[in-house]
Amino acid sequence: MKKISLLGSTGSIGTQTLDVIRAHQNEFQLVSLSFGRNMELGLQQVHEFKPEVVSVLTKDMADKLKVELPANIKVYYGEEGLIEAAAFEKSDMLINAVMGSVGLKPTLAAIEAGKDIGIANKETLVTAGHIVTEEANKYGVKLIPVDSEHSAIYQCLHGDVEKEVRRLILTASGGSFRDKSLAELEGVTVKEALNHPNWNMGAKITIDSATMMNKGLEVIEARWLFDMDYEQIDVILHKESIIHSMVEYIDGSVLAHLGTPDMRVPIQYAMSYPKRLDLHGGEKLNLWEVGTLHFEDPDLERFRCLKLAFEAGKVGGTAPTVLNAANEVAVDAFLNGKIPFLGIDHFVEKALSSHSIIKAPSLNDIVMVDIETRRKVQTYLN
Ligand SMILES: NC(=O)C1=CN([C@@H]2O[C@H](COP(=O)(O)OP(=O)(O)OC[C@H]3O[C@@H](n4cnc5c(N)ncnc54)[C@H](OP(=O)(O)O)[C@@H]3O)[C@@H](O)[C@H]2O)C=CC1
Ligand SMILES: CC(=O)[C@@H](O)[C@H](O)COP(=O)(O)O
Ligand SMILES: [Mn+2]
Repeated sequence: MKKISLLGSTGSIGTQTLDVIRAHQNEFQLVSLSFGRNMELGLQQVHEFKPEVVSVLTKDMADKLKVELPANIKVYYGEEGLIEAAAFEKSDMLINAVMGSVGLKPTLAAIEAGKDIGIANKETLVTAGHIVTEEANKYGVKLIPVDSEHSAIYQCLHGDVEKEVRRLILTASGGSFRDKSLAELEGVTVKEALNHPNWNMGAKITIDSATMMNKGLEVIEARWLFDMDYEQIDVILHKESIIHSMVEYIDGSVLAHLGTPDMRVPIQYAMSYPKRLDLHGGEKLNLWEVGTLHFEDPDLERFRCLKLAFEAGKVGGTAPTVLNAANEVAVDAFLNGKIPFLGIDHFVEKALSSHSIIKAPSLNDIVMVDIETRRKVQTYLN
């Protein structure tokens, strides 16, 4: 029985992780969880799964929970709470499904406590990929991707990766505005942006998908997860989201992972690895019905966030930290009606161009740059 800690239990990945645990009660047991503000759902989850540790966003929420829950359930809050839930001594594996770079310190705490990590929280790898991967190597823990593209690559990689892999090809749906020109993006609404054609996901990643910053973050995520140079990572538009990504080998062979768009597949695989389990209620891929798959080169002037992410990744140091923090603030501002859709890449670019790069940043440098960037973008917004 694998004991699981889960950060972000009330979110899109979090709830699907619980679906997997519910469907495989002989394989997995939830021992700790954290959520943010969604008390109603969070409390329901605690009653159903009976974890020993629970963490919430604020002290007020924690105080309320302590009254409601039996005394044997430990309740924490804030960043310390995330760390307690992530590194809980009884767990074997952390599924990090929290949104944003707030996931960094809990991930490091779990690694130091010897837990394998199923990582959905890509912002952590973008902001501090060199530190997370170095720590995972040092403590001998597995960093298993949950992001669908990276799970696909993980499943297609074998042999002598350093010598035999030519490149990774990440597929991108193009998001909710994939068929619109740059000019047509003027005045698009939040509701339109949240209407992803293939995936039902949390709000932030759905907007990232529409700007294609999501693919940019995924390029940086792939660089760290698979230790590849940026020259070895390509992005291809594939509007059906049936091929989840590909690996090209030096003999020209291309291995791809295909399936219907269902995040329970990569979540479950990260948890059961190296075994595969039945996916209860999973839809079978019927290529005869799909008929045709489409592929296209992304236009980097149209998808400016993807270009900014490639550039920040190649510059390295604290550039990806700035890219990520500025994007988190700008997306939140768009979601709250404070800036237009096209303001997102504008503010990210502005933050990047005014930043003095720190070349090999420590954890402390990253935390400081993350805070400074958020503050700076807030002042632009004001
Ligand atoms: N959704 C998807 O299909 C995919 C998601 N990912 C990645 O997985 C991560 C999660 O995405 P998704 O599930 O869509 O996001 P959601 O917004 O649906 O869920 C986020 C979760 O994190 C919690 N949370 C948010 N902020 C904080 C905070 N400051 N402290 C503690 N908890 C917090 C939320 O709590 P609450 O709601 O209670 O406030 C919620 O449980 C992201 O990094 C995303 O990029 C990657 C691939 C696919
Ligand atoms: C499901 C998943 O992994 C998302 O990151 C998804 O890839 C978003 O789709 P696009 O970014 O390709 O639109
Ligand atoms: Mn993805």
